[in-house]
Amino acid sequence: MNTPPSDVSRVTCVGAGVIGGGWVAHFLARGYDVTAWDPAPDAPEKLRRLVDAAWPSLTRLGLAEGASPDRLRFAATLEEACAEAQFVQESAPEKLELKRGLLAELDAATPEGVVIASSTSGYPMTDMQTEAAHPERLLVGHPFNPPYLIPLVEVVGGERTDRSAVEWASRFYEAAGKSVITMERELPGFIANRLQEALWREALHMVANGEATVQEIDDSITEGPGLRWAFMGPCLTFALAGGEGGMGHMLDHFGPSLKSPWTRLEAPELDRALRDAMVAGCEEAAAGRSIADLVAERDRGVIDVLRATGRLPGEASA
Ligand SMILES: NC(=O)C1=CN([C@@H]2O[C@H](COP(=O)(O)OP(=O)(O)OC[C@H]3O[C@@H](n4cnc5c(N)ncnc54)[C@H](O)[C@@H]3O)[C@@H](O)[C@H]2O)C=CC1
Ligand SMILES: C[N+](C)(C)CC(=O)CC(=O)[O-]
Repeated sequence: MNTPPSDVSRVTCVGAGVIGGGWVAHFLARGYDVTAWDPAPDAPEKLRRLVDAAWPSLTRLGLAEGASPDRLRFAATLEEACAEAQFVQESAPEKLELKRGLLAELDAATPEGVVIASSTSGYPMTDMQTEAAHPERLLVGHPFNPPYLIPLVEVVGGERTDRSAVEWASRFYEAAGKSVITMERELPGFIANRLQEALWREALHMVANGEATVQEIDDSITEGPGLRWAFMGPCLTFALAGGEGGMGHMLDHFGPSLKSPWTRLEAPELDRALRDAMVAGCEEAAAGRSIADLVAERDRGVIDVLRATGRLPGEASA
């Protein structure tokens, strides 16, 4: 790749809607010069409004030196937007054929050696890079809404993507203040969306069958597991369900109920290999912290989240 990841100063964002606009706000707040392009006639005004609305939050979070909304330029054409880009983030509609054609256009308009990342929510890059002349620099950089507040970006290449481009993109996103998961294998929906979609499909089933209301579904998360998930993922959280016995005891105790018809998703066979992999994975994630350490960390975190969201009895939100 041409420019070392930490030396990038100019970013191009193509597609400036909900997510593309969020990317623009993020890169501006991190002190980059941002060139945007979007075919919608009202895109420049909508983008300015989005950036202006986000700026107070970004200021509260802390702006990079020299960060300014004034460093946003809206290009007249896609070609103009890409001509001097050091990195391109595509955020056009989630339509496979549109992305195929657009990524080929971006490839043709962007200097060789410059990485082009798609914000796609789930399409494998292998399926999108089919028409590009230089597919080796095309990859997925999947963000979470809004990209200027939610740090995660999932990075994964397609079959024709160079590993060096994936490594470059991961280092660039880290330099740009993102929290990066670099996936070793393509997986439709990547990691977090596969988990979100499992929950989302179950929610739709319950509403469709009159088993729960939208409010009950949302309350079940915000008043329950969601409090923990802000700082402890589902695996370590469930390891604590095993008490001092950790994930091993949790699986031994609750494993048989895994096959209970509590979900419309097919459960995997909880064989010895899977059990051992979960136990080992949780021990690695615990990174030397005991169950007692993790319980104390969880409890501190739940109290902080309750306080931050004004739900600690007797305390207003911060
Ligand atoms: N909305 C979300 O929560 C998230 C969306 N994404 C992904 O980001 C991408 C964009 O989604 P949204 O921002 O939600 O959609 P959106 O509909 O808000 O924005 C899409 C933008 O693309 C523009 N556009 C249409 N045709 C175009 C073309 N040929 N070239 C360039 N721009 C074009 C539209 O004018 C619009 O401004 C999708 O791939 C989506 O899966 C990823 C993570 C979260
Ligand atoms: C609803 N969605 C699939 C577009 C969501 C994402 O892709 C990530 C997010 O922001 O949750």
